[in-house]
Amino acid sequence: MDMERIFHTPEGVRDICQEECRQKLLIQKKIRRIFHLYGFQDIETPTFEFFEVFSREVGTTPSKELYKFFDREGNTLVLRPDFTPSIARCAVSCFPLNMEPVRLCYAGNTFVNNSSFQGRMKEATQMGAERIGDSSSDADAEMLAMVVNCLLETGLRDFQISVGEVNFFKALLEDAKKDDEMERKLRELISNKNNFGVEELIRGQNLPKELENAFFQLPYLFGDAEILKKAKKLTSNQRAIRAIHRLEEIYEILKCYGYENYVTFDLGMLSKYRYYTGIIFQAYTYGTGEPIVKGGRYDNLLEHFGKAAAASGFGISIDQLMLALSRQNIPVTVPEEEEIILSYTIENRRDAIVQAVNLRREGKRVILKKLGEEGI
Ligand SMILES: N[C@@H](Cc1c[nH]c[nH+]1)C(=O)O
Repeated sequence: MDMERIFHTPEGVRDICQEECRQKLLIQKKIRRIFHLYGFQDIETPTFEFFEVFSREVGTTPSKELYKFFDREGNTLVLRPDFTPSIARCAVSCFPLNMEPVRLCYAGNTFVNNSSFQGRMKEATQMGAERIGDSSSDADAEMLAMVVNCLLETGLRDFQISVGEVNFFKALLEDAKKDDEMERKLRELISNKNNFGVEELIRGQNLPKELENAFFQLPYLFGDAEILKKAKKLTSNQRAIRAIHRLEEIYEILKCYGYENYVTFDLGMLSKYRYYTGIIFQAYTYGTGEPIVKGGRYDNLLEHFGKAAAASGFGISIDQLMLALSRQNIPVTVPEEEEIILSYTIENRRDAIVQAVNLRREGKRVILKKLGEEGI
């Protein structure tokens, strides 16, 4: 046995204690309150599920990054890498989904077996909200407004949500009539912001001039709302234009919330999750290179679990958010709770315990201390 191991946690997981733990819980409490203010109800799903819930067709984390294990019956189980498929599965089995939209929110940990050299944690805390049965742009806009509201509530001020629409890229691809391999390559190049690579790949494809140019421009199509006008001029593809209109509409609705300045657009934004079918977004701030929020619309995912329903949602990475707050010196002030220390000896033990019981009943925090036994 390697005794050294008893003192450590494995790579990619860690302890959270003392002030950090109190602050983390306070942040979660604030966010949960905002979720509730928008009418979302809490839901809990299991930490592990059948492998099928996260299989390739679902379009979530790749299989090699899943923590897999077996139960006694020989089923393959997986520690959830992503809440969204679990919530989709649960929504289908627990809610009627044919009436009013269902608004669900959750908090918990996700587990991704990524390679450790990236320095990323393998266990991460997420709080998220999923809105099921609503395909409107009003729903998209309200989800974005909620993100802004949640982040402001934690004390963060300097952040941006970058919003894309997967149909823009998909429409161009459709026009190009290229195979999955080309899509895979392009996605990789665009995600890595390898603009020369994109140009090189596209040049070899003999595409019509308009389409070729649209692909060339794709990695540069990010910025404020002006970028949408520019994007619209690049293509005559109706699906691509509808995607832009959708973003314009969302932007108009966000103005009603007064939150439009927190939003920018990025039509080259792609996600490694393939379940997205409409807007996708990521929120960024100083102090962490990773997004603090990720989300989007996934109208085909629920069908995979047995009932078709439109849906959109997001997850806030609590760990990244905490890191950003701390690096930006934004105080997370946990209210001090008064603590009453009651010392006793064998002689007055009964009185002390009765007093502690009564004080706790009144909601006071009491530390009982037997004198002469402080040390271990
Ligand atoms: N589950 C996604 C975020 C999301 C929630 N709903 C839709 N998207 C993620 O972890 O990136």
